[in-house]
Amino acid sequence: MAEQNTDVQTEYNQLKNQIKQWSIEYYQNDKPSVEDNVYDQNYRRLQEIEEAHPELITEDSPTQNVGGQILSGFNKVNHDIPMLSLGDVFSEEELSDFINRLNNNYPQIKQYNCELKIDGLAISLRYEDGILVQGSTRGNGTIGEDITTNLKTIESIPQKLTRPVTIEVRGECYMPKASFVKLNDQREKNGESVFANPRNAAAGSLRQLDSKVTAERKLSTFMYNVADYNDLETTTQDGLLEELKDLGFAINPTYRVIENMDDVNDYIQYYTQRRDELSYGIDGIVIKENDLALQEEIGTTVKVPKWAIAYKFPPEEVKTKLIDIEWT
Ligand SMILES: NC(=O)c1c(N)nc(OC2CCCC2)nc1O[C@@H]1CCC[C@@H]1O
Repeated sequence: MAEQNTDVQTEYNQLKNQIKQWSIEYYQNDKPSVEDNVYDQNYRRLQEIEEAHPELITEDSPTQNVGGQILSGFNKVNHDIPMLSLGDVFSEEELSDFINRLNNNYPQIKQYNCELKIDGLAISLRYEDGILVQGSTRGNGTIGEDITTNLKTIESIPQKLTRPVTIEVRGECYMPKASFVKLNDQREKNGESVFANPRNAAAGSLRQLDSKVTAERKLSTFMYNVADYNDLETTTQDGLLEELKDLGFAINPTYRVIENMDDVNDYIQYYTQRRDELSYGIDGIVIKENDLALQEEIGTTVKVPKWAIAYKFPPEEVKTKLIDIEWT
């Protein structure tokens, strides 16, 4: 047994250090050296070891703090209501296990809301009496970066809402594929390094200290959440999206309320086939219990909601340069 523990300890230390290095590349430099699926699989192995050997867990393990590091050049923003991440599953079998477990624990669940998982950077927008007063990155979930001036350059972000409400809205900032290809072409011509994918391009463009650079990058947004549900009239996730649209936000119209697993799988198949036709990058599907009060009852862990899950697509080859594909 001792021998085996030494092996596990060695693997644990190596995994921890490797994942910490990858996190710095991904969250601080926006230049990961490995694909997301490689990161995800090693992260899950680290979680497996920690589940089997909790005595090995150390404070500095990547599992003990939520993602992103904070860049020093920006003011900090405290997310009084934490910006959660999402648990991941990598197969339809794992997905139905998650849904079945949730249905067994909460038989009153009637509907789920399926949404495309936009592959961008999570942001939070604070409005007072309908006026945008602050915008920030998710950061590590409790502390983000103040990027208000950068976000004000993005057309899809309303500076003034249709109603004078005080509300904090959260969503994804992304770079459309067409903007990504143009940017990389331009950077290549200028002899600059190209971005590996639209997500890194969006992150690198948002976390600019010079908002004129952000303004040139043609970023966009899809909003999908609020910090405090009491700010809303609606009682459901799909109703929340419609309310955000009425307030003036860009929301992704592909969401679908479903009532059984077959329809979830149909939705997944439908968008797996059409992924390349979308004008923006997605890396999976988010399935959320649709009733907001029930979401509160089901609750969250420190890092993720227990009422939602992200089904992640298998990795596709990253297109950094496209010759002849027309997008709608
Ligand atoms: N990327 C997305 O399109 C997306 C989404 N459509 N919906 C959620 O709902 C989460 C947010 C907090 C509780 C559930 N999260 C998303 O992305 C998350 C945000 C932070 C990490 C993931 O990117």
